[in-house]
Amino acid sequence: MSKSNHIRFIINPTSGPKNSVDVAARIKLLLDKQKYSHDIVYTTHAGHAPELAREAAAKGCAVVVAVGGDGTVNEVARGLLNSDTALGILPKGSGNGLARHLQIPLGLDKAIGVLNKGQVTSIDSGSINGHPFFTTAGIGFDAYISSVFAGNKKRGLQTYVELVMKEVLKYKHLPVKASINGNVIDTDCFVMAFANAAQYGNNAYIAPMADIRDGHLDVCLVRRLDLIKALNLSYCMLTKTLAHSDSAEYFTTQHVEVHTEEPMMFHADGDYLGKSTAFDVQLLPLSLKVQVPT
Ligand SMILES: Nc1ncnc2c1ncn2[C@@H]1O[C@H](COP(=O)(O)OP(=O)(O)OP(=O)(O)O)[C@@H](O)[C@H]1O
Repeated sequence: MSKSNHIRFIINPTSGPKNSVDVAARIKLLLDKQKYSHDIVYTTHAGHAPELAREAAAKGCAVVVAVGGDGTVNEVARGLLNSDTALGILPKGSGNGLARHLQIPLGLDKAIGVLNKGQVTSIDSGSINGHPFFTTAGIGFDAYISSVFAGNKKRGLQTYVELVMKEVLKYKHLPVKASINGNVIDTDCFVMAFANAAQYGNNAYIAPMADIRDGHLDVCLVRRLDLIKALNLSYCMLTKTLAHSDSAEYFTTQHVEVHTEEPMMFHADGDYLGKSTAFDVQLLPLSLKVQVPT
């Protein structure tokens, strides 16, 4: 079979809940062998997947499938940026933001069915200080939560929600200077989220209007938070509605620069990346091919 019909599956053995499903066996059983040849490789460490994805793209693989959560999807997608090889997703994480945004089924067998249909589209990606992201990046509270969550042994939605509720009213806003579309905004910042996809994952919508193919980032700025605003924002995120302008402001743009006095935390696709006082956030239009449902 020619390379252009080849799929590489990259499995992160550490991602998602431990259950008894043998992913490799389901792939071997359900993947359309008339259409595709395939190989299955496993990551051995964090940062391994981009290497495995790049290697497959260089060999002319048609599709490289990330089997894992948004962290694994980010790593595989990074390795495929601006190549002819499409990303596929078999979601196995707790949030699955990109899979949900693209309406890829969360069930393994159905998601393999999407690969068998083979519909490919192109999506935008973003970068924050040179780190690619595909769903969201952010500075402030969401990055702080990513940093605490990363060190937490317990995973999953319940742990995440408990953490947000425990920390949300304790976290302090910081002053920032942001340049968006030629306007300089000097403001307090509780969180500034840069959304390529509409949601963080788990159907928590930070930017309900975000379209992943429109050549724009949706920026959501929360200047300060109190209990009432926190409740309003949570309600809006869970019901996929825009928050009142007292709670959050939204902008669309291709480029944002942010400068801060104190170092602020930042994340890309939920992975905590550290602290900085300067942020350069860019949108790269239609830079990634992805397999999606028909
Ligand atoms: N073999 C490995 N051993 C340890 N870490 C790995 C390995 N392979 C990948 N990783 C790292 O695991 C991180 C988390 O993976 P991923 O997000 O897919 O799973 P998850 O944390 O269970 O899902 P979610 O983020 O949805 O809760 C990735 O960012 C990646 O860097």
